[in-house]
Amino acid sequence: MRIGTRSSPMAVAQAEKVARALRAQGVRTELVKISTSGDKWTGSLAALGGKGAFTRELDAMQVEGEFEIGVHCLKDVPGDVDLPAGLEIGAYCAREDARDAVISLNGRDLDDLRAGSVIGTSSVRRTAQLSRFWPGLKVTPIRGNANSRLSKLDGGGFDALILAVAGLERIGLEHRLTGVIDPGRMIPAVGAGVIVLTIRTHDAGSRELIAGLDDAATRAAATAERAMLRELGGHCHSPIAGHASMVDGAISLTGAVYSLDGAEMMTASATGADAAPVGREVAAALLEQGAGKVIADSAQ
Ligand SMILES: NCc1[nH]cc(CCC(=O)O)c1CC(=O)O
Repeated sequence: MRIGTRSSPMAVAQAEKVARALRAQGVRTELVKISTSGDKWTGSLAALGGKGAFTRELDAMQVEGEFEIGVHCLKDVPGDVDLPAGLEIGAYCAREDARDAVISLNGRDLDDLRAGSVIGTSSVRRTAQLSRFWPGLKVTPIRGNANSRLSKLDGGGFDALILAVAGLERIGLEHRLTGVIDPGRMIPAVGAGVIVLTIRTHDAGSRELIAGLDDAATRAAATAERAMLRELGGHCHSPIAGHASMVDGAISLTGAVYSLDGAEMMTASATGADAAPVGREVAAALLEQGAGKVIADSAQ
């Protein structure tokens, strides 16, 4: 089985984890590492064509038959662009920690950082949430993979970074974490902490081999979150958050939409037996509160 992955340390670490799980089932594996233009690009994501830039090239190579299994962070698989014809998500791996982490130089948590501290993040969601709930902090854009962002933090110019807890754990740098952010205030990104495996639609053999890596609760939560995102019509520059979990066998989702400066916020929650309808219900409630205009404004 050839496993296709981006070549950043985090991507390779998660692909190796998938490879180990498959080898434990007696499957022979080989990693195919690909540098996408998204990895090499140092400008803004929007200029590159949005989040899809990270996955599009990998997808094209998989369709061409360069590898059997693609490994992706679900968070980086855009909600507004479906997978290309011929590919599908064959497994949702059990969700890791979906929360955001703070990595500060002085060891403090977000609430304890002094006013004016410079926080590095380029995520529109994290920027809106920080501006709204920690207005004393100064948010500054930072690009590059997690390892290079940590080097930039150590090099000065920033007091702290916000990164995903799951991502830090994957690259073995969880000791850098100085706080885990309350997910009630910083609602995680849609798909956070979830790794998905893509397969070619007609590749029944691969589908069967990875079936054991699929986690039903994660699939349901991710389906609800992404149904919400799709219904909101969010683009890559909309500050949107969404997090679902299974509670007593039902799927429970909270979603939020923010203006870029965090001044406006809409939130809604729903619970139900079927994932996609729960996602659509939350989206409808957000749109009812005016989320459509806020999302459209954030595109400018
Ligand atoms: N945007 C990049 C990205 N995509 C997935 C993760 C982390 C792991 C995950 O949530 O699955 C990260 C890094 C980060 O946001 O800090």
